[in-house]
Amino acid sequence: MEQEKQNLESFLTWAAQLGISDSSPPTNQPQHSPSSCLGSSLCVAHFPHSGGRGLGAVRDLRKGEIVLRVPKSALMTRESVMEDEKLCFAVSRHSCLSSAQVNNYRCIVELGSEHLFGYGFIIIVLIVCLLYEMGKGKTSRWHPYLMHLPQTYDILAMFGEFEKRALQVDEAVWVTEKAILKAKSEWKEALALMEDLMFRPQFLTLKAWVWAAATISSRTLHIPWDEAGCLCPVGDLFNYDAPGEESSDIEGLEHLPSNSSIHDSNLFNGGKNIMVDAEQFDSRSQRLTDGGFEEDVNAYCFYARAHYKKGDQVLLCYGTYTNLELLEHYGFLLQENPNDKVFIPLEPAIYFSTSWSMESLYIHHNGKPSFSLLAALRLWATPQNKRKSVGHLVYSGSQLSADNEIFITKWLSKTCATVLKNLPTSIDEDTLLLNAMHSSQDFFTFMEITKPMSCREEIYTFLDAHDMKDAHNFTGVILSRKARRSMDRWKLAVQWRLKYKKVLSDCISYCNEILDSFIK
Ligand SMILES: C[S@@+](CC[C@H](N)C(=O)[O-])C[C@H]1O[C@@H](n2cnc3c(N)ncnc32)[C@H](O)[C@@H]1O
Repeated sequence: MEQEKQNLESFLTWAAQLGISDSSPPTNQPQHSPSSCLGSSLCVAHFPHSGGRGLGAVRDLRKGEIVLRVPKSALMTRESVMEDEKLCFAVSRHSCLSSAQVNNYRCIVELGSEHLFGYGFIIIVLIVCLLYEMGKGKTSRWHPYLMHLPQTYDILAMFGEFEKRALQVDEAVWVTEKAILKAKSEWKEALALMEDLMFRPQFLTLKAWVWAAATISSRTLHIPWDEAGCLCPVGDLFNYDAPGEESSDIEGLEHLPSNSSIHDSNLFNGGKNIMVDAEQFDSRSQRLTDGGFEEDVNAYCFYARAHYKKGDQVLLCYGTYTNLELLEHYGFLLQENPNDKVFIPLEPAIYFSTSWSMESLYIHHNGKPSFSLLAALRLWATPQNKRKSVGHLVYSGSQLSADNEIFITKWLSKTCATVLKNLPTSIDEDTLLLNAMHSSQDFFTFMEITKPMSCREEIYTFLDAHDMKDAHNFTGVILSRKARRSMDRWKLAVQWRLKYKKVLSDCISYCNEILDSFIK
């Protein structure tokens, strides 16, 4: 504990020496032997229910005031790491190879997306840069920072077979499989480069790769000169806050055609795994920001996104994410996520009845169908020959007739009920299981509490996955590190599926209210 405190102190001193500062207004004069980069506005603190280690306010902070400044020279980017000649030379040799592969690939499938391909490669390079610096140990310029990176992550790519199955919902299982495959294929792609760089064996493993990829996924910030983003010492200690109602409510913006900028900017942020700042509305790009790199001061600047009282956790919005996306890129989810979405199976005829994109046809976190989903259903339930004449009503969000509304509401309710029925466990069972996970101090208690529960099969699969099935008496069983991590991820999976089910259940209640209103 004492050692940890000392490490943190030396990290904050190192950061101060690099010019990182939370003082406001910032002093242009470098301080003589500053002992910490924090203390004027922020401090490192522990917030067990919202992200663990994070940044707290040491005084009342006003919304919009600058709370942290990280000079460009302190950022860890591809550019700054590749000042190392050996690395730079090796990467340039391998990037030639990579672009040859891109060209071949494009000839075959006419992908026409050099940009995307290039993007994959630059992320791979940033991951290699991180592992390269890790391999340098104490001689790395960022050593004090690297020592403070988390040792493990819970992003989907780290889920094992058991935890993946525990998500239960096909969409989530598929996203997890994709994330695992992506990590494996990127690792294979990078192996030749890493071998060329003579990485020590422990940095060549898939485990090391997934750790580094998770670090990049969950901690990089957007910078204008490199799409791979940057690692930002101290700036990456802000935990996440979802964008508020004013920015997350895209109901009104859904009227935009599916190729409009709001969809692009959301996809852009989420798809690229970059912690993107949010809040101040940039009306031109419809993007939201509460911090960013500022050319005039040559530094990453962070602003308070709300008024904070002394002791409050100071949060940052990384972008707009559903719970599945948060799990995929950051390894956590929010109990109350205004941006969560649930997709239900829709007949192809529903997609074809409108020009709304598939991504816009979903159920909101509160159980209400999205504007586009309602509109698509209304049109789909209209005879083909009448659709053209009612198009303007549908696109303005109007109901078409009582019969049409009753039909689609019943359809929606039935579809949600069918999805819920086909899932292996119910809301009640998941709630009991989660409560047992939360309240058990040890594994024996967990096994005792869950004895009468119907989720025993799942518990036995967990035991099987960790070779514990024969341990009939769990007194004194201490879970291995691996089993404990698996349990943490299992908990995340159960939390996710429970949220998913609750949204469906809320949608059924919403439908019932609508149907009742027609009867009255
Ligand atoms: C940029 S880091 C923030 C600092 C991090 N807590 C640390 O100790 O280094 C992002 C990670 O913090 C955690 N995190 C951030 N916001 C969170 C939240 N609201 N709830 C739970 N975990 C959160 C997740 O593990 C995420 O991957």
